[in-house]
Amino acid sequence: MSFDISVVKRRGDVLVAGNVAGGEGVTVLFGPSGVGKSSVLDMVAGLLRPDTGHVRVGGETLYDDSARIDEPAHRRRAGYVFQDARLFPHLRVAANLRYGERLAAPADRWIDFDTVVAFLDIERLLRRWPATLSGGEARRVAIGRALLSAPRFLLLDEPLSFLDHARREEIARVIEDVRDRLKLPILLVTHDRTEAERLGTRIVTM
Ligand SMILES: Nc1ncnc2c1ncn2[C@@H]1O[C@H](COP(=O)(O)OP(=O)(O)OP(=O)(O)O)[C@@H](O)[C@H]1O
Repeated sequence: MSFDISVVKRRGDVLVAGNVAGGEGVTVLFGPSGVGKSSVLDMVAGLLRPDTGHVRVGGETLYDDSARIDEPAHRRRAGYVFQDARLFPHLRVAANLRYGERLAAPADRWIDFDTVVAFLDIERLLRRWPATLSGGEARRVAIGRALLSAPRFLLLDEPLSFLDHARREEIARVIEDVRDRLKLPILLVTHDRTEAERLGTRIVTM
C-alpha cells in the first residue's frame, strides 16, 4: 500500500504544496510550523479540497481534479487521529470507541473491540469520561477509535506533542506496534526531527 500525493492549496497568504510518494510503514511529513502539514492530512482525509492535484492511496484515487474524482471523507477509509484527540466529551471511553466501530461497514472490519482494547491496554479506561484522561490516555483512545473504524491507513497529526518524556515513549511504541504488528500504512506529521527519525520509514520534508 503506497501513498501518491501531490496537492496544492492556497490558505490565506500561504501556498501549501504537499508531494508524498511512500510505501509501507510510516511516511513522515516533516516541516516547520505553518508550512501546511495538517492541511495536507486534511486533504488526504477529504476534509479540505485541494485547488489542484491528486491523492492516491494503495493505487486507489481518492481525489483527482483533472479526472473530477473527489471521494467523500467517509468513503476514503482513513483513520485520522487529530493532534488534540477530539474525543466526544459527552461519551465515555467505551462509547467513543464504539462510535468508531459503527463508522465501519461490517464487511470491512478487520479488528474487533476487545482486540483494540487489549492492543492499546485501555481496559481500565473504558468507563471514564474523556475530561478525566491524561494526554497520553486520550491519545490511546483516539488511536483505538480510529482503528475500530476499519481504516485502510492512518493519518497521525503530531501524535507525540504535549506529552512528557515517558508518555511520548509509550505512544511511540504504540505507533511502532501499529506499523509492525497491524501493518497499517501511516502518514504522520511532525515538526520534531528526533520524532521523525525515530518513527519514519521515510521522511518527506515540506
Ligand atoms: N482557514 C484558514 N484560512 C486561512 N489560512 C489558514 C486557514 N487554516 C490554516 N491556514 C494557514 O495555512 C497555513 C498552513 O496551516 P497548517 O495548520 O496546515 O500548517 P502546519 O504545518 O500543520 O502547522 P502546525 O505544525 O503549526 O500545525 C498556516 O500558515 C495557517 O495559518
